[in-house]
Amino acid sequence: MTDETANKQALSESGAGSTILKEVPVEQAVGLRLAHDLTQIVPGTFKGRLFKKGHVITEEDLPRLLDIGKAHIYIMELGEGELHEDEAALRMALALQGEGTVLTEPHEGKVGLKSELLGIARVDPEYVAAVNALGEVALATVKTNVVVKPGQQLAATRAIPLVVPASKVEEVERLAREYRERSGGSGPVAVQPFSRFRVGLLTTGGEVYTGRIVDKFGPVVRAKLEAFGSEVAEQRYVPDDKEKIVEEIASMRQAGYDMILVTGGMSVDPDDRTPGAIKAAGADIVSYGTPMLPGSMLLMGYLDGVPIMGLPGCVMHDPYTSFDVLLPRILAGDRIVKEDITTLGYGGLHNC
Ligand SMILES: Nc1nc2c(c(=O)[nH]1)N[C@H]1C(S)=C(S)[C@@H](COP(=O)(O)OP(=O)(O)OC[C@H]3O[C@@H](n4cnc5c(N)ncnc54)[C@H](O)[C@@H]3O)O[C@H]1N2
Ligand code: MOO
Repeated sequence: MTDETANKQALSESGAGSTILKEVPVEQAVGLRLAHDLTQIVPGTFKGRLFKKGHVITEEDLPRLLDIGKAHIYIMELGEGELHEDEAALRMALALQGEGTVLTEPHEGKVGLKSELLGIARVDPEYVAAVNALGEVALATVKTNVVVKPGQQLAATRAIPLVVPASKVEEVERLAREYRERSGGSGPVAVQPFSRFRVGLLTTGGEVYTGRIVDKFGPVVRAKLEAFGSEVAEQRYVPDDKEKIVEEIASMRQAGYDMILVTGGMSVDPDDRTPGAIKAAGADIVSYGTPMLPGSMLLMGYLDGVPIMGLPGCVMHDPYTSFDVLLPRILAGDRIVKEDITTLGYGGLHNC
């Protein structure tokens, strides 16, 4: 066993790199500084950092190092134009960090971005792909437009080898600058808060109107809106009568609500009057029908710019439907267009 060897695998693939890693047997390492974090994994019990990069090894550390299989450790002399994994991960995270996020401490060559607030993740998929095409550096994110809570992780940067060329990190920074120029300043990974909407809820169905059955839509829609900080300002009930539904929609429009939701009567029965009534009320229909199950009978439209939706029966009982995809986007200020609907089909089958 050699005392001193440069381990090329641990170093950058692409750079001619002059970083030197000295491999030192642990028995001779007392008083030396670790070149990287050391991880311990005890399946089912613990995975985490046992020693931090820069830790000065003491006599007492030796049995613990041997316990995690470290007979040798690396001591590093960083070369020109090369970055240690932690610094690379931190610089990338700082470059791409957008509003509504906070960074975690560099840890084992990784930096996380967490949400500071309840909101919608805004991630540019093209930026993520461009970073990952560089090689040796990695960026993993949640999908754009998903709802994130305070403290929830939405992205992580990582250096793959222990040392990466500074030029790759500079490219990540350049791409982020370009993104910011295009998009008015915010970084490619951000969280946007929801606006507070006051919503008018119109519940159709003779069986509910006459009191034959108890309304189950109201509580569900109320809970979904309140989870995002919005509210049902008023709920009204109408029978399956197209003229009456049209009248109530017009009256709710007059009342100035930020959104109008009409429940029930969305499918193919003779008493299903809702889609026709929303159209007759003068709404521009973005789509009646979505390629997502459950939620395929949903209608999305705009009445004088105010979002109006027809909600099918499944919204009452299925926890995740096309309504749960579109609602957070609307509350974050997005105007839903046809393409937002047609792209729901891929990955859009959810236990229905
Ligand atoms: N032949 C077809 N049948 C159905 C289709 C289809 O494409 N072809 N689509 C199915 C899908 S998907 C759904 S979702 C439902 C859509 O239902 P609707 O929105 O038309 O709902 P209704 O017919 O008005 O009611 C269905 C069911 O739910 C009860 N309901 C309605 N509103 C309330 C309320 N506020 N509180 C409690 N219960 C309510 C209603 O009494 C019915 O029992 O259509 C499928 N069928
Ligand atoms: O609108 Mo229906 O979900 O597909 O149950």
